[in-house]
Amino acid sequence: MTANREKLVLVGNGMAGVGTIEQILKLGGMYDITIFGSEPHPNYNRIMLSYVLEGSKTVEDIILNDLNWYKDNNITLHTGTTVTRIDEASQQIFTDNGMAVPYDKVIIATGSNSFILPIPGSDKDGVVGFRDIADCETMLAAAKQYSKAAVIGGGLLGLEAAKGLVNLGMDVTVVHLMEDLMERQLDRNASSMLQAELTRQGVKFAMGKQTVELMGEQRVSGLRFSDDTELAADFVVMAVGIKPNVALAKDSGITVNRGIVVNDYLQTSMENVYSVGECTEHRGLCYGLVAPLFEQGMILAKHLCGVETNPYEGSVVSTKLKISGVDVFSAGEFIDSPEHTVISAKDDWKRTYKKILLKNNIIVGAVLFGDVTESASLQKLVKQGAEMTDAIYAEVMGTGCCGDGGAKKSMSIEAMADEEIVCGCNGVTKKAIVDAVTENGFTTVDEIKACTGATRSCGGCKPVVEQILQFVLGDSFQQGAKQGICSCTTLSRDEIVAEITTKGLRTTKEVMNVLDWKQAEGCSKCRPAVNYYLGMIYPDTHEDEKESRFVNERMGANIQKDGTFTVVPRMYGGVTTPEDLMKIAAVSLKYDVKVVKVTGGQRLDLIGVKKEDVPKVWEELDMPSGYAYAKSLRTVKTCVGSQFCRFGTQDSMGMGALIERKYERLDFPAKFKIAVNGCPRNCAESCTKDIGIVGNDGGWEIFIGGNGGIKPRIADAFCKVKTDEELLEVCSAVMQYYRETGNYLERTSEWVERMGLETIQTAIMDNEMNRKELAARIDFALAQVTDPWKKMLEDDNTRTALFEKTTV
Ligand SMILES: Cc1cc2nc3c(=O)[nH]c(=O)nc-3n(C[C@H](O)[C@H](O)[C@H](O)COP(=O)(O)OP(=O)(O)OC[C@H]3O[C@@H](n4cnc5c(N)ncnc54)[C@H](O)[C@@H]3O)c2cc1C
Ligand SMILES: NC(=O)c1ccc[n+]([C@@H]2O[C@H](COP(=O)([O-])OP(=O)(O)OC[C@H]3O[C@@H](n4cnc5c(N)ncnc54)[C@H](O)[C@@H]3O)[C@@H](O)[C@H]2O)c1
Ligand code: SF4
Ligand code: FES
Repeated sequence: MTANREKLVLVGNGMAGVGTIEQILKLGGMYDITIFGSEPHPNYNRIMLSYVLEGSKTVEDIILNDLNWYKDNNITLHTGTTVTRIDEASQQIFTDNGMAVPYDKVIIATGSNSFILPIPGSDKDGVVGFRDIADCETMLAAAKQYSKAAVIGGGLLGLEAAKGLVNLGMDVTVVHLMEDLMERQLDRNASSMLQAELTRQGVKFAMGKQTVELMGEQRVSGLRFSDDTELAADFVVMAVGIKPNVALAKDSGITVNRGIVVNDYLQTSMENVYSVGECTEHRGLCYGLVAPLFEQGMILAKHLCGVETNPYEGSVVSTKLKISGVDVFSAGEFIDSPEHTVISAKDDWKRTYKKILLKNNIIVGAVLFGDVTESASLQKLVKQGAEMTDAIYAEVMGTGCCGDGGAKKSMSIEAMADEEIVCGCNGVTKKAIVDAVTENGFTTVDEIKACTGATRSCGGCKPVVEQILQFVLGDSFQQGAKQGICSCTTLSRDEIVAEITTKGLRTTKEVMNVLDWKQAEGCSKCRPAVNYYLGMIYPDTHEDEKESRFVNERMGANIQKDGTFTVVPRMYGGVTTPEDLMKIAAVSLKYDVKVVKVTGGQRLDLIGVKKEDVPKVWEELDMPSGYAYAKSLRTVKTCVGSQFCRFGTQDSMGMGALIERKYERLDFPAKFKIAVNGCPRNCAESCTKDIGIVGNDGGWEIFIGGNGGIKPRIADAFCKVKTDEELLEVCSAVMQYYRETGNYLERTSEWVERMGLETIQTAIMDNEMNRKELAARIDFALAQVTDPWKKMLEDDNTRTALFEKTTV
């Protein structure tokens, strides 16, 4: 503690409170700061819990300030400690574990609690809210053990929770009181488009249903509705809104209404005690989104640091749903009435919808579905209460302006106050971004993201961050700064593919030569990539350039750290025979294989084969290569399925083997894994595969873009099909579309994120002709592939050159 400094106590270690402290530190506030938080964690980004649930982030990833941050800023932190009372007379706070801490100033930022419906059974096991890391962990664990979830509430939280649980493999029904989803943010058109999209993604809905009871013994087993119908569920998430956490204020005698009542400088009824965040009620309103909380925090920080500030006059809120492939945006007013002038455009083919509401020609609200590129502009215009003009109309309705849209955007950035928050999720102001650019010489959004945090959560602010970059850098700003596939070229993947096709280029040398490569021979990054693109474009004539391949692909086996190799024979669908096992055993003994390992993909790895023995091992095994080294189909993992399993409704082993035989050996941009399951119990773990297939309702459900590696991603529900033929056609089309549009080395998990699930669905599911053409193209490419080991064993020269002479 530093003598003479005032003692500032923050109660609540969440985003609003710590955001305020960060501002105080930036303003050089001279306080001894102590923070209390009931949760056992340092300050984290609550909004990213939706990503933790869906599996794209870990708890570690969402920590905003780790323990070192508190130390570095001389802040005393008490986690797992709840403040129970503020005593005005003695100017002390008291905690649940018996501490008494003196204060000069207190900030209450206790946030909200999940609202749990007061109905019989809501205290049963298996009923949770979705508010904090503990809830998220409960949900992740439940998804492993239970299969049928109900999410009560079709608001932002409920829908994000439902999609997360679907991604985790649960059968999820959203139970909503009203007839329209997100009725507090969307009008009927946008709502119904949203419901249709989420249905496509695997979420089920029970609309207009009021839950009156949660049934079951100790654990919940189902819901009963007011119309006497029932829904079975062994896990229930309540997402029916939040309740400001006013317990501490109330018990301390501070005026509370729905929230803790404050004036325009965030002062409560008790002297020296302030309140920010969701627990706060300002001019009769409590907010449930982060942007207003940061705005409040900024004003309170200035007030506490003696810096002149405008009063807080309330916030205009905007929302964006954080579900990949579902773009929805809403700001300000959204339901039209006779007093509004309505501008709207609905496109049922592209599945987009745009509505802007004017009152006396002032823009007072907007709703977007499908295409949210104008969300940042509209958010700003609603906030500013801007008047609609021809130029703004052309800009936001995309009707082709006079060509000076960029200039207009610059003007609106210039007009923006320095302290205006650009990134609501992370409380980043325009000034912070401008400073990051001018002080550090940054030129890309990614650099700004790393430095300031802007764009790192929902991504809704990216267009404004780009506009600020453009505004500061002027002519030197290059939108989406053009980057080549490596330092040898400035051409992107798409440009190279287009040039190869239009100019009829046939070899990597020719590509590099004609397209002015900086290094004539290319590098280890571009050579294999160009070789792949050529093979993809000319499957029948391209001569694979072995020298452009990575070492494992050249050798047809995986090199290990001791210089020996791993050999993986193909076992279609993970099924083998006693005869093959005997062969594997005999070869392993003969060639002194160090370890025989069962892989995660249900294959046998023969680890530790000497280089010179590799061809002999293949020869004696006389089994096809499992391609464990290649950028192609690795394994098709299967469950037992209907041949033997009593739950199985589909023959997963048969289908898995068929798929593996059909698609083996073909080159892909990156390795490719598939799983086939006989029923939704999903024993072969479809959710982490490039294509996951699940037998369901007498047909098949297809998931794409899953990954279990360094950057895990749960696969997205892609479509349902009825027959085996349809299944193969869709799989063919997805694989070929990925082959044709994927960047070399880009896994489908990244490809789906980059392309957007909806784009892929539209290209394949909504366009039958395209789907059939893609399937025909992959069949043509498959007809060209041969077994490289057979070839190698018959070719003495290559065999000697690779396994007897060269060093790798
Ligand atoms: C899953 C999820 C997704 C969300 N997504 C978005 C989004 O995309 N965009 C958006 O704008 N908003 C989103 N929100 C809302 C946003 O997270 C909240 O508005 C914001 O976190 C509120 O911040 P806060 O600091 O006021 O409260 P909180 O984050 O709730 O922090 C309050 C903290 O105080 C602690 N506390 C309470 N009482 C005491 C006490 N007496 N003593 C000590 N500690 C105490 C609590 O344990 C808690 O840790 C989301 C919320 C959730 C749950
Ligand atoms: N992307 C985002 O911005 C985001 C994401 C998650 C959470 N949040 C915030 O977290 C908070 C909590 O979210 P929320 O969705 O729970 O709150 P909410 O108040 O926005 O939505 C609750 C929904 O539950 C419905 N509902 C109420 N009672 C019901 C009942 N008995 N049965 C069925 N449905 C019922 C309501 O009609 C409403 O649509 C909100 O402040 C929200 O803004 C924001
Ligand atoms: S996924 Fe279904 S069919 Fe396959 S093994 Fe598991 S329970 Fe049986
Ligand atoms: S507004 Fe969500 S990341 Fe910036």
